[in-house]
Amino acid sequence: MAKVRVRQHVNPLSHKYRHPIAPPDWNQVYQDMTQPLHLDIGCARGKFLLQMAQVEPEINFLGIEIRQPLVIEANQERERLGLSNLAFVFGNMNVAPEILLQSLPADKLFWVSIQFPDPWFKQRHSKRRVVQPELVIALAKYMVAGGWVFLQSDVESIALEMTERFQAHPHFVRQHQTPWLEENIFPVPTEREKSTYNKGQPVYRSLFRVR
Ligand SMILES: C[S@@+](CC[C@H](N)C(=O)[O-])C[C@H]1O[C@@H](n2cnc3c(N)ncnc32)[C@H](O)[C@@H]1O
Repeated sequence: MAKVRVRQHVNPLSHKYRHPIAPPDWNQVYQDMTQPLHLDIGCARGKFLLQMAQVEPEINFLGIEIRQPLVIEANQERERLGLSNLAFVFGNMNVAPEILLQSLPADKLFWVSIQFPDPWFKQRHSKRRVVQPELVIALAKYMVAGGWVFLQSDVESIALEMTERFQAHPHFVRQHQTPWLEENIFPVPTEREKSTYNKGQPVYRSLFRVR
């Protein structure tokens, strides 16, 4: 399939993206709504989830991505592969995330991954970063006790900020004493993770359990 050319970044604070995510009818999306759910925030072309959905067919997967052409492409690939445990939805996870989260099959949200989010290095752009305190609060409300949050980045300051924001919430318990988790907990690396390793650069990871 021809690769869609898209902008590398979009500004999540721009007017165009200031709408809550429109949840689809989940009954039309997932074949088995009773399966536990893994939400991947900022899934880009969805390569990670397209593989995970095949490796773990007893889990439902949901990718959220703000760049719409990538979502269209990922959903075409999902259809081509006939995966009924996977969905990609366009939208900005920082606008009223509870609208999407409360629409999900109840008590099923076991995993949330946020992997290599856009760093938006400048301090004046820090509000564009995806892990905002409001998102952490919304996830705490809708995630299942015993669930997992997995974070990774190639930028240590961003990994630290994400980690501190989850750690500040009493629902999330960090699972390691070392500053960073050595290994990815999932059997599939993301595109960004692979390119970071190929460049010989470190990856900073954190893992939280939901209380
Ligand atoms: C650097 S890419 C990493 C993609 C993938 N997770 C990986 O590890 O290869 C970060 C992705 O997050 C998306 N993103 C950034 N802010 C977002 C937001 N507020 N809501 C949804 N997606 C967002 C970007 O468009 C981009 O595709």
